[in-house]
Amino acid sequence: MSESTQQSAGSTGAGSAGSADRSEHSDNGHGVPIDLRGVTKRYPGQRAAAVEDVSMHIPAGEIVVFVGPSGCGKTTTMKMINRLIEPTGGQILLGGDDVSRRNADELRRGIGYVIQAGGLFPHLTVGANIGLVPGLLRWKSSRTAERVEELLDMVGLDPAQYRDRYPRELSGGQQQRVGVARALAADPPVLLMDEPFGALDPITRQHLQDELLRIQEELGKTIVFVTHDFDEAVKLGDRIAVLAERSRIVQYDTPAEILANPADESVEGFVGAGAALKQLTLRRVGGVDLDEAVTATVGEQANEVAARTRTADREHCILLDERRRPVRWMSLRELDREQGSLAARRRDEGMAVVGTQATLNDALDTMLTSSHGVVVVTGRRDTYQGVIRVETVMHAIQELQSGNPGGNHGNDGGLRPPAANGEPERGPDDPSAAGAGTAEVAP
Ligand SMILES: Nc1ncnc2c1ncn2[C@@H]1O[C@H](COP(=O)(O)OP(=O)(O)OP(=O)(O)O)[C@@H](O)[C@H]1O
Repeated sequence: MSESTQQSAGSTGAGSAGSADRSEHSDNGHGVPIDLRGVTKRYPGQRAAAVEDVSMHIPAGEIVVFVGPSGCGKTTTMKMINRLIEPTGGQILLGGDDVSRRNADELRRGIGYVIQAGGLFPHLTVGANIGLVPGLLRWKSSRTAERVEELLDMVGLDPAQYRDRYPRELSGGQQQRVGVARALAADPPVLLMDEPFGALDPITRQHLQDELLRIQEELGKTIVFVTHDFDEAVKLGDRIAVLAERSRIVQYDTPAEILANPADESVEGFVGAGAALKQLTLRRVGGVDLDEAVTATVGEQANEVAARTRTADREHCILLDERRRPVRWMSLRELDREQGSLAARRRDEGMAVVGTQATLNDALDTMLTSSHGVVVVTGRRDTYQGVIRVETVMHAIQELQSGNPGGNHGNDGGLRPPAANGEPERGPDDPSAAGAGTAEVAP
């Protein structure tokens, strides 16, 4: 099989009916639309269909999340897209092409597939796992090696450190990152993700969700994502399909619309009692006005930084490394003790940090689990962007409760006047509020 064959997977351009948008972009790995037309699956020996007469358009470049009760047919519906399960009726088009007319192996090599726990081959190294599909596509080994590096970087794992490890030598979150890298290896236009983060702890899960959104911003794949977790659906989905028995579509809409106008009681059940609070999940950290904190860079004169911190009427500053990545909070007391220039220090692994893709809900969770009323916000390549204080989140909650969600604006009212409302770094939101000395304690 040639590389060009793979590149055309799911993409063969000019498709017929219903394939209008973006199918022509698939050569560069951008998403293609997926259309389900009256799709049915009846397992042998089962009286009821597992999936019955499902029709749905999944736009190119969007994340569509399937949620619904256990056994309703989410996985079956997803697996019919890459023909891991063959439909017994109906038609599935990928970029306008009927998948049933494609060679199934070739089709699957053009569709990234991520499952719970990564699904990595235990006897292959990380590099070999990621290079698997490029290998099958007969890429030159130098090109595959470059791609492995690039992808490890993209999912936040240092290639030199991780390439030659075996899956068992990785944490669950790292394995899942490798699973995502492997799915992206041949730059497929479509990714299918079946509860990929289901087995991870909440913090790791949040980080991987953020990574996925960041990667998606760059790559614009068409992603079908199955989850049991409605918050995850709201966070990740451009659209959510709420499914019932036999994959009947109860509602298929944007998260905001589903939260605001659930179609029926079953959707209300999914949305749950805290619908207003869940709207915090709709607001991204990158979409609110971040607060400022005093920052210092390794190598700066400690006394200058201390003076700057006092001028700003703060008690702490954030130490950044030479690439502007946050290292740790430093108190005035620590700054005063430091002689000369600020030395490089070990990163405080316990520091509360979220990415710009995180939601206000994530920021609140991070504050609650770290007991700090302020979280540091990082952007691309983990560089410092600003901070979010508990007041910002509280204000957003008040807005939601008063029925005025305010979108991505109006969230700084009463919060940002510099220190006018009482030195936000010294209150309960102080990162070292438990005692002035705690910032000095290694994690
Ligand atoms: N190989 C199979 N043979 C017979 N029935 C099956 C098979 N696989 C799934 N089913 C049935 O089809 C229905 C849909 O299963 P499916 O795994 O698609 O649901 P799901 O919504 O993904 O469930 P969950 O959320 O629990 O993973 C279920 O009733 C299941 O028991």
